Order: sequence, then structure tokens, then C-alpha cells
Amino acid sequence: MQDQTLPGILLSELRAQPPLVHCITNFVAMNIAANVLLAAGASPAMVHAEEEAGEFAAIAGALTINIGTLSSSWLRGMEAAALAASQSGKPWVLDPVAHYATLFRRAAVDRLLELGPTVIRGNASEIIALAGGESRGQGVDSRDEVEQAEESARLLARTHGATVAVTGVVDFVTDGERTARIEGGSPLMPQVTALGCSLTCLVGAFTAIRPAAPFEATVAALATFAVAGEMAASRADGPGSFSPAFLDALAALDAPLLDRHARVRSA
Ligand SMILES: Nc1ncnc2c1ncn2[C@@H]1O[C@H](COP(=O)(O)OP(=O)(O)O)[C@@H](O)[C@H]1O
Ligand SMILES: Cc1ncsc1CCOP(=O)(O)O
Ligand SMILES: [Mg+2]
Repeated sequence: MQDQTLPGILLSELRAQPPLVHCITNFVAMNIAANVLLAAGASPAMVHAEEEAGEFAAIAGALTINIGTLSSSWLRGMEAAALAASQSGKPWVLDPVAHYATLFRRAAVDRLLELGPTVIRGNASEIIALAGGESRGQGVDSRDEVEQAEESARLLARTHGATVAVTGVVDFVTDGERTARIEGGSPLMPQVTALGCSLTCLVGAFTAIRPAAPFEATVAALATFAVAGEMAASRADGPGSFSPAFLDALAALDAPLLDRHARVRSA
């Protein structure tokens, strides 16, 4: 029998003790991200009002913040939640959706970065721009390759003391020193909206399981997504049928399946 690997161990622990994950995500992602977390075995709560986001962050196992459909009031809720998470020692994950597109988004992300995210997860164009590089991103979609974002990811990780995940054909994760590449998934994934946002929420769920090991937790979340994506693609005819097949594959995934199919290369 094959030895259990960390992704499998973390998935088992998540299923045994479902973490409460506080997600401040966008209008597009709310439904699919909540379903992704439920299928994986976590307990999602989409709570963004500025009146309660700080209070809620303090009781959740982890927080995720995504600026996809931002407003001033939501930003105040995000800042209160990030502050509460930091003060209560909870991990939090930042998804800087299309932050390069407008001044408002750029300023919002600058403020959120000052609050010390535990993990930053974005596509290649977002990570390149976040490190000050020239990105070719178009709205929420990446037009750059993961390989082009690797140095930016390392720089960001070192500057902010965070784990940084760049997703795409082959995902890349770094904490500034260690790196990992995760293969798998499907070209159908970027054709379904808000799957990246959902992955950010799943990273939150895994960091709640291992708050002291965000690099390992992030790799486990990405490996889980990659294996479920590959399984779903083998059954789907296109993006429409991929979506439900992905939720089914995620729910059917267990530690032995994950250990057998995950393709993680560490360096
Ligand atoms: N061409 C691809 N082949 C395989 N997996 C992909 C591909 N493009 C994206 N993914 C996967 O889709 C998920 C979302 O990533 P991505 O599309 O980069 O995020 P975003 O939706 O934020 O732009 C990740 O799990 C990533 O590995
Ligand atoms: C289409 C869209 N518009 C604003 S947020 C959003 C969803 C983006 O989702 P993802 O980053 O996962 O592709
Ligand atoms: Mg995205």
C-alpha cells in the first residue's frame, strides 16, 4: 500500500472536522464557491457586511477575501475582517482579482496587503502585476503563463512574508524559499467562471486545518482541485457539464484517490 502523503492527510482531517470558512467573495462566485467547499467537506459562510465581517472573522477557522465585485462598503468589511483574523491568529487568503484594472482596486489591494495575508492566490497576470511587473491580463482573465510569474511570486512571498500561489496550466506555490509545482486540472477550468475564486476559498479551508503550515496547506488545496478537475474533465462534454461533474468529483475524492493521482513536484 502507498504511504499517505500530506494532501491526503489534510483532506482526511478536513473531512473529520469540517472547518468554518469565512468567505468574502464576489457576486459571481458566491454560489459555486460555497458548493465547492461543501463538496470538499468544509463549512462555508459568505459574510461581507461591514457591520459584522470583523465579528465573524474572529469565530471562523480561516478567512478568504476576494475583490472581484468590490464596493467601498465591502472594502470596509474586508479590512475589518482581515484585521480581526490577524488579531485572533487566524489565517487569511487574498485573491486580488483584476487588481491591475482600476485605481480603486489597486488602492484596495495595497491596503489589504498591509494587513498581512497568510496566502495570496491569483492567476499569472495578477501575480506579475502585484509584484510591479507588466502583466497582459484582460479584466479577470490571465493572458500570461505561470512560468512568467514565478519570480514575481517569490518576490511577493519574501516582501509580504506570505505563501503565494500562481495558478494556470501547472500551478506554482512558494513561500519565498520552498517551491512546488502542481500538475493536473483541465483546460475546461478557465472556461467556467469563478473556479479560481472557489479555489481561493478551498485554500482557506486547508489553512484552517494547518494554520501553522500555510505552504503545505496551499499545496494540498491545489492538488485536491487539480485531481478533481482531471476526474471531472474525463466525464464532461464542455464547460456546462464540467461544472456539476467537478462538484461530484470533489465530493467523491478521498485520501487514497488524492494520494494516487496528485502530481506535486517540490523543490
Ligand atoms: N489550462 C489549464 N489546464 C489545467 N488546469 C487549469 C488550466 N487553467 C487553469 N487551470 C486550473 O483552474 C483553476 C483556476 O485557476 P485560474 O484559471 O488560473 O484562476 P482564475 O480563475 O482566478 O483566473 C486552478 O486549479 C488551475 O490549476
Ligand atoms: C467574471 C467576474 N467578474 C467579476 S469577478 C468575476 C469572477 C472571476 O472568477 P475567476 O477569477 O475565478 O475566473
Ligand atoms: Mg481569479
